[in-house]
Amino acid sequence: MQIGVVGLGRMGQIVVNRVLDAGHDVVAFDLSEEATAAAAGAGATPADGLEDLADRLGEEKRIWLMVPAGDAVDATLDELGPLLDDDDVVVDGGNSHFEESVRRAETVEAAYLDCGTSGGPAGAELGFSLMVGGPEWAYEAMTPVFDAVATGPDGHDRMGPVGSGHYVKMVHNGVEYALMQAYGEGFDLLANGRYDLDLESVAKTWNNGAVIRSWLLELCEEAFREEGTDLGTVADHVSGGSTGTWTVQEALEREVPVPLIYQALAERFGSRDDARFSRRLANRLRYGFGRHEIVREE
Ligand SMILES: NC(=O)C1=CN([C@@H]2O[C@H](COP(=O)(O)OP(=O)(O)OC[C@H]3O[C@@H](n4cnc5c(N)ncnc54)[C@H](O)[C@@H]3O)[C@@H](O)[C@H]2O)C=CC1
Ligand SMILES: O=C(CO)[C@H](O)[C@H](O)COP(=O)(O)O
Repeated sequence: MQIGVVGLGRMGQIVVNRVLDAGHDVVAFDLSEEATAAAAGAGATPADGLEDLADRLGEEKRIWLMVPAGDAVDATLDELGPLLDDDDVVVDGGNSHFEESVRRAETVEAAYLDCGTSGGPAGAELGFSLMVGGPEWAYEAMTPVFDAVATGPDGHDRMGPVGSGHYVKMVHNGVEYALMQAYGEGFDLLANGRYDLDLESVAKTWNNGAVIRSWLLELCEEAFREEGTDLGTVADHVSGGSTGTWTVQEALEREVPVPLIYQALAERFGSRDDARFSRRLANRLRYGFGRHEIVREE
């Protein structure tokens, strides 16, 4: 089978390598010539643009987009869409908003599969978990590629109609936020608790048979090993947040309580402010109602 891959960064390059390793052919394109050259070095056929990529794919084109979510997906589809017809299949493997995927599916003639991708760069060896939405025939047509990119046949499934793949990935990310927050709080208490603990050792012990063992906990173990029990110079700042925001927005709209996910998102936002206004005001108000001492900045 032959596929085109557009977007050859951290994740796209893994898609290319795993598809090539499974014995398929890849035509690859990235705006970065360096990234396209790296894919060519791995055995893909480089394309010098989207038109060239489409030409090289012939009939029944199968194209995997792994560009950043948002404008880059629309820009790619604006150029690629008119070159495709209803025998063709486009997979968006990025973290697009599910409603954007529904809109895009309506604007391209090709079958559109929205594919939530989980596993991060570690998926290079293990393969990814793929949550796919869209027409059944297109999912079946792409199955050999999904088998290669995922951990295997059990590492991907069709969630439902278009939109459902990115919807499931959005909720997955919300869960990811809450799990990170739970581990963070537990280790915070251990780091500031009654015993002088080696947190790498705690994480290692938990990872070996404990109820709360997980890949995120293995990453905690790695973090304490590489940064030290006090996390060294790692700053009190958490970036990102779009997928968690979408999860909370959806939960509000559906009136489903997700307090843990919301709390984790709020902690992220709060981490970006050096001096939180609400806490400074609380400091001042305690003086107002109780004449408690105001703590002032030096
Ligand atoms: N990094 C991660 O752990 C995960 C990332 N994702 C999603 O996968 C997608 C890609 O992520 P990464 O590979 O991490 O990003 P990246 O920033 O490493 O790579 C993106 C690549 O797309 C290229 N690109 C940008 N606009 C383009 C365009 N119009 N045409 C062709 N190439 C273009 C860039 O030059 C770059 O090489 C994003 O939607 C991200 O949210 C999903 C799961 C995990
Ligand atoms: O999807 C992912 C993991 O599952 C990606 O790592 C994504 O970039 C996380 O982004 P954010 O932390 O901003 O939600």
